[in-house]
Amino acid sequence: MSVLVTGGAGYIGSHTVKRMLEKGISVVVLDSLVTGHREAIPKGVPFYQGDIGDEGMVSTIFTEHTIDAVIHFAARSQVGESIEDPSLYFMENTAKTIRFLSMVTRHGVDKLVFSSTAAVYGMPTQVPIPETAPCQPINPYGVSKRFIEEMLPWLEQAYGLRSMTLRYFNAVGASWEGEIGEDHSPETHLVPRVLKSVLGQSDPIHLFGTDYDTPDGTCIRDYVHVMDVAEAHVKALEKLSRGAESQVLNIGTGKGYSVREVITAVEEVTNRWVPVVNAPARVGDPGRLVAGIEKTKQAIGWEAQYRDLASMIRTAWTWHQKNPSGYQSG
Ligand SMILES: NC(=O)c1ccc[n+]([C@@H]2O[C@H](COP(=O)([O-])OP(=O)(O)OC[C@H]3O[C@@H](n4cnc5c(N)ncnc54)[C@H](O)[C@@H]3O)[C@@H](O)[C@H]2O)c1
Ligand SMILES: O=c1ccn([C@@H]2O[C@H](COP(=O)(O)OP(=O)(O)O[C@H]3O[C@H](CO)[C@H](O)[C@H](O)[C@H]3O)[C@@H](O)[C@H]2O)c(=O)[nH]1
Repeated sequence: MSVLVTGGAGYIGSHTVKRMLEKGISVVVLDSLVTGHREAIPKGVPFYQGDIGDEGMVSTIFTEHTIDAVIHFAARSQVGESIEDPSLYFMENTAKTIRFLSMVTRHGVDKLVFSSTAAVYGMPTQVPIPETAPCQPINPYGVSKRFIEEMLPWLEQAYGLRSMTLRYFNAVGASWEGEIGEDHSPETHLVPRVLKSVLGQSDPIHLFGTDYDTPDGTCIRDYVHVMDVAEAHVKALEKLSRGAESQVLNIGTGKGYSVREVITAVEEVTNRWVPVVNAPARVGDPGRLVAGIEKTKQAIGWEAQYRDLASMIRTAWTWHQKNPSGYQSG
């Protein structure tokens, strides 16, 4: 099987490429490198630096390779940025994906794994959140992904494109060997930010919100290891290849940790103190996001192997220590 991976040079994409190569799956990567890194993809993997909206580039790929399936990671994914510049998100995540998927179906591909997000749920009324929960995104990023989710059943009906939509919760960690990891600039995600502050590379951590209705007053999230997220893609692809029907699935551990618990876990793992400043809650940050995971287990036989927060953080710590300036370190 040969799979076109868009956004394969990004954080989750590169870990998924690694896992696919380990499983003997052929991969072709398309990435503009707007937030990704060429170094995250092993030499020898066909790599096209270009935009998912570039019809010429996509046609070239389909001419030069036989593509059986597509995994579509390429997107912008910062909630705050999406509020400041919604047009960027509707263009990059929605408009370009519409154009890209029209090329995919034109070339006869019938299997897609699509990167969605827990942000499609908005403020959940039920936690853990089942996939059947109402989708009422509260930021343009969530809306930009939800639109594609709603489009996919129509593409299946008209063009036979079966899909697995994976709604990831909070991906964390790095590959066990520490050769690839998370490197965003600016970094907005909690775990890498805390690790960077431990390394003295950033200011004290701002703890966004301390009076949520949670046991310690800080937000609870479902942190899932990036290699587990990668494995979910392999399992989803295998199911589609065996003729499985389309699904929308949560990708999380089913267990939540608060921001304070994350900070304590980082202190344990690094054996260093984390400087913290209490700050107002971020606009539109839900108090609790934890995945309901039963459907995913049944549909693709996946559940997270990493369940303990400190073990997940340890892998990220290995990466950050080896690569204090990210991919530029090497
Ligand atoms: N990181 C998380 O916790 C998380 C949670 C939920 C959903 N997601 C989704 O998972 C996917 C991957 O996220 P990530 O954290 O790896 O982000 P990332 O920014 O590290 O990776 C995105 C990749 O897509 C590429 N890209 C962006 N726009 C492109 C375009 N128009 N054409 C070609 N390439 C383009 C970037 O260069 C980058 O390599 C995204 O779709 C994101 O919305 C991530
Ligand atoms: O410096 C920081 C950074 C984050 N946080 C808190 O830490 C938690 C996690 O924040 P992240 O920014 O790491 O992640 P989010 O939960 O905001 O966002 C993630 O989950 C979303 C789904 O809800 C989207 O999919 C998004 O792409 C993905 O990064 C939140 O409670 C946030 O308020 C802080 O207190 N200080």
